[in-house]
Amino acid sequence: MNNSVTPKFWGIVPAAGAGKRMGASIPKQYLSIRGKPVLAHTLERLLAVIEIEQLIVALSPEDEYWETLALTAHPRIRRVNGGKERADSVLSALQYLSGFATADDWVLVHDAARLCITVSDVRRLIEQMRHHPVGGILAAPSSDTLKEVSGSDILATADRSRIWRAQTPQMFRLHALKNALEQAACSGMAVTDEASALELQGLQPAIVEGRADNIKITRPEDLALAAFYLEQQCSE
Ligand SMILES: Nc1ccn([C@@H]2O[C@H](COP(=O)(O)OP(=O)(O)OP(=O)(O)O)[C@@H](O)[C@H]2O)c(=O)n1
Ligand SMILES: C[C@](O)(CO)[C@H](O)COP(=O)(O)O
Repeated sequence: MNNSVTPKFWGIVPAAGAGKRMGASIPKQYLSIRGKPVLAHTLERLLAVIEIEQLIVALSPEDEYWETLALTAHPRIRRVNGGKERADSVLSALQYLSGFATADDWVLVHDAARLCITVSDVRRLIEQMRHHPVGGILAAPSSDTLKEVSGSDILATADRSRIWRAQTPQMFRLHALKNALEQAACSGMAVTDEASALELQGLQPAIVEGRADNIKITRPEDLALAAFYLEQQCSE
């Protein structure tokens, strides 16, 4: 008898941030770009990845905008309360998933604020990582020369072939990721992405090159850039 179970793929979308750097009157994930809220763009793109069973969206307990989205009752979307930091929101979604998913299932964590993610990039990440012992992330190489500085003084020029910009999705096994984030929280280590938590365990996540247009909207100037990329992608 074969007892092995084929791992499933789940999505987690941290969307509980306040968007302080954006400085808008509403959280940035609800700002409208090309006639639709940022979060709606992101969820539609992830829903188009048929390998993903369900999307768990982590929202602020004070969220007043979620119910205005057209997708709230979608059968592949569930919501949970997020936490104070991004890592707390991801952990909350992982705790929910642990109630029914398998420890070895894969989880793809994707920022609500990265609305230009393409289905082909998510699929490539899945295909390249599904047999990897740790998992990995989409990342983009730097197109600039990178300086290490102290105040306004340049200390060194970094070897940019060794420095990549972390994107999302970040894809790891459910149990390993939950364990890594819980341990990072216990030891008071602030982690800004999932890979960092795995790295703290001495593990080596992989990178898969992602498209440069998978930007995270963070500051006001990113809104026009995201609108431009969405338009470009429509004509691809
Ligand atoms: N407590 C938090 C903080 C952030 N996020 C989510 O994590 C993603 C990436 O975070 P970031 O760009 O830093 O978003 P904000 O925290 O909203 O931005 P800021 O730091 O400017 O307030 C976003 O989709 C954001 O909604 C979250 O789910 N829970
Ligand atoms: C996960 C992430 O998007 C990778 O680039 C990022 O680290 C999240 O937020 P940040 O606080 O703006 O770094």
